[in-house]
Amino acid sequence: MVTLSLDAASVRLGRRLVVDAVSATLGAGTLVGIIGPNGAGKSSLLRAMLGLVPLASGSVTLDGESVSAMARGAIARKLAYLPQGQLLHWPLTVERLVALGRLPHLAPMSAMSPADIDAVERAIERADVAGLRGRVATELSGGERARALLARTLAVEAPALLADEPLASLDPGHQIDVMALLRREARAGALVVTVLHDLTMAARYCDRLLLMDRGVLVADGAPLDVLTAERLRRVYGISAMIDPPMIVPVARSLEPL
Ligand SMILES: Nc1ncnc2c1ncn2[C@@H]1O[C@H](COP(=O)(O)OP(=O)(O)OP(=O)(O)O)[C@@H](O)[C@H]1O
Repeated sequence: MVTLSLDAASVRLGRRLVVDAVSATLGAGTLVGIIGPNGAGKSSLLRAMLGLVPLASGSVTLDGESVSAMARGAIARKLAYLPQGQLLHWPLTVERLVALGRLPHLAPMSAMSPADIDAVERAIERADVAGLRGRVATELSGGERARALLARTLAVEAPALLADEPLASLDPGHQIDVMALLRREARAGALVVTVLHDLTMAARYCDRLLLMDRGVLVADGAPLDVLTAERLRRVYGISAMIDPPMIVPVARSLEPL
């Protein structure tokens, strides 16, 4: 069980303030979606939670401990991270790729224990990649690779899972599978934070949405409280059909932003 707290956390990349004084406390057992237009700062916010980018000001704490002061190994055991659109360079089998998820738990040069092997098997099962286990990961389709990488992230069995656009390149069936899986992880007690572009998926599965716009957290709450027609117009510049849980972008808003 973890609690991740951001207190006026800001990130500067080059000359730009890409995360601007964001405060939020994210608790175990919750599926949190981070939404917002391209360039809004979603990935940067996720990376700030992981301690992967230095903060310009403010703080991020994990169970009260500053993430920036924690050793990388300790963070990796508590916060499993699925980065956006990761490329694979080594021709590993899917099974070996998933097993890399156990690295944060292994002492240097040590072999996997039966418990590690069980964790890998559970991850393969949960991400529905058993049929791919013997395939070379560099030869997979984009969607197959995404599921194999999700399995690697699940194999960490961390109390928190942070996923950056896990639905990208998945077919509709696997999109539903992944959202249902993330929700099950949250119901089982994990904190799950995921960057999403699909507003219907966000509304349907998430317990809470953080809406980012130009680095600022402009709304934080239950999906249907966050996803109002007025906010979608102002933040995304769209008019949308809102028929819960369906949020369907219909047109570019004709009104000026
Ligand atoms: N290394 C960098 N130097 C300067 N600016 C950067 C750098 N990396 C990203 N940015 C800018 O930071 C802003 C936030 O980027 P970020 O990737 O967090 O957005 P995002 O909301 O995840 O976008 P997307 O939906 O397109 O993935 C963007 O305007 C981007 O151009």
